Amino acid sequence: MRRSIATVCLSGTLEDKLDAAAAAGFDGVEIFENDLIASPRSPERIREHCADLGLAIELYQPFRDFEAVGPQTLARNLRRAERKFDVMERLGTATMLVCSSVSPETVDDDDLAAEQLHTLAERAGRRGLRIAYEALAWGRFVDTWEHSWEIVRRGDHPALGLCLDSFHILSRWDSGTGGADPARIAAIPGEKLFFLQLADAPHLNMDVLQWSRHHRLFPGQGAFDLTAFTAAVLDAGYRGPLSLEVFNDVFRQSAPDRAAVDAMRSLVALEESLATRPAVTSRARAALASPPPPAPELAGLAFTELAVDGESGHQVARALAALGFAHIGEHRSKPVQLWQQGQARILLNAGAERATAVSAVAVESADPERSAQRAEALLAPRLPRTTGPAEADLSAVSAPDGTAVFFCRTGAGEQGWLGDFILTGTVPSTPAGLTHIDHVALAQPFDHFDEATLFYRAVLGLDPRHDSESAAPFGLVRNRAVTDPRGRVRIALHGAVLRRGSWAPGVPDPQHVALATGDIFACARAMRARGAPLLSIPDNYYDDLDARLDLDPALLAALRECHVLYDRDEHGELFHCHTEVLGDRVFFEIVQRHGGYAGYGVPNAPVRMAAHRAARR
Ligand SMILES: O=C(O)c1ccc(O)c(O)c1
Ligand SMILES: [Mg+2]
Repeated sequence: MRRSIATVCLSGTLEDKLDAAAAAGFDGVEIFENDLIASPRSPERIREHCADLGLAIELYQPFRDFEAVGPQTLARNLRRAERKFDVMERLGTATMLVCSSVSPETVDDDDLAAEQLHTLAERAGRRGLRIAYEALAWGRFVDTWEHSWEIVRRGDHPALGLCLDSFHILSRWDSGTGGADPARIAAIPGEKLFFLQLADAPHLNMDVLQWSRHHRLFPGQGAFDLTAFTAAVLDAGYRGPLSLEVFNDVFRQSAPDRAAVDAMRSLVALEESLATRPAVTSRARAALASPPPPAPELAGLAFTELAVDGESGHQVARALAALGFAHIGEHRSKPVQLWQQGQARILLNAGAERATAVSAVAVESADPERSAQRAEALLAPRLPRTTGPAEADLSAVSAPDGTAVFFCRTGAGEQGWLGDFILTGTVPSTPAGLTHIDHVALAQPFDHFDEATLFYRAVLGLDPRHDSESAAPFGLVRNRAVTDPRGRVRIALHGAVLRRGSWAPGVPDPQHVALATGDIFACARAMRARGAPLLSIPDNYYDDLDARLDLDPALLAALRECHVLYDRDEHGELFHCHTEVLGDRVFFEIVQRHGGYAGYGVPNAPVRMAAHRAARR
């Protein structure tokens, strides 16, 4: 199916938006009226420019407050519409979106609305144009798709049809106020579905107009079931473009080329979920592009790479030694050290361009080449081999936060990327008890958080979960983890909710590597004896634990002695402690999970952040 994007999704002038949409591979655009009005180019020039870029102009929008009005207003509205039809002819676009009226002049009379829309469609039809009527969720009288369909049905004109917008429909389904279900959408005659607008959104308990105008997201970034919705529209027989219409304050400020790629990735992923959904009819499926290769199963994290400079390199190396890691290898041609304990492997790269904390994560894939092909099909930029820590046949792509994501073969061991290292030591037989990497925590710029979620979800096939916000010492922090179904690859994303205030300590958000153990107290004692820079946690924290959770006094004493933090939920318990921040922005966490605890100890994060701040002062 054709893929389209509304210009309102993107930042910049109309010209910036068109260029970005074309570069990301869209087939068409919805031109938002305000973008056209502000453009110095004539409609004819815009039409030419779109043709040069290979973009169809799928829709002109919005035309507001037309229907169910008195005769004088109707005359004025028809005149206004004819002038807009002129613009549409000059643009070479055939469909105009008319959204349900919010005007106080509108009356509650479906027959009048239908009759007036019939008149409008008659005028449009004479000029080869057509009208797509859309129910805004906050329309004055028409605020459901069923109501708009009833009016279109009564209006009964071949040039009059429906525009379905997933936001207006799903914002009502999901809040339980709409009586609609996908089967009823699938029953609309396909030829009456003139246009389909797609937007996702997070669940928010707020006024629907504000929700729509500020918080829409691209499909797969929010909480709506767009697959079920779109499947129903396809089952009805709709074969027009899949068009994104996302009003979002952050996207409107983001670089348009990057936002357009994010948008395209969301459509490719949505089409994939449709193509692989048994309920979608084979006729509808045939209209979809062939999906990317499926995400191979992931077996774990093969390694995490930290970029270090001279000074932080020594500091991190000393800390790793004190945590019980052994420096077991040197890269054959690059200034990269391999450290290992149990199955936890950390590379220290002193030659990386970016002196950030976590510069790369490597996932063990059942089929690394397929993982890489999938990543490319989902518009992930492929990294040249030379930028990576390993030279073996490793493919890597760049995540939106700049982290390199490597794909390694499960269990390839020495024949794989390890072959790039000259082994100079052996993994010690009595390490501090760390077994593997539990998770990697990556700081996200606040304006790329949703893009990053979609990236990890679509490219790696990870599921987003554990959404939360914490009131942290330096401002609100947003948390979301992405994990594979078996919990072997866990990436914890976190980031400030707003751009950081200028007062906040002048360090970037730290990132960290969390290491798993089966006995955190033995671990913490052994590490402290070896001089590990473990973080001190204030007594107040343990007094509060005691008050809240009534823990066994011996356990509480051990937590306090070892500076271990504690959390529990209905599934199990988490014990965790941390090193101080090493260099600019990296630290290690030691975690022990009990029972089915699958979270990240987020309630303790503000205490940990304050402790890090205290340790730096
Ligand atoms: O917020 C609005 O006004 C608006 C305009 C046009 C649309 O298609 C829409 O879904 C919302
Ligand atoms: Mg809309």
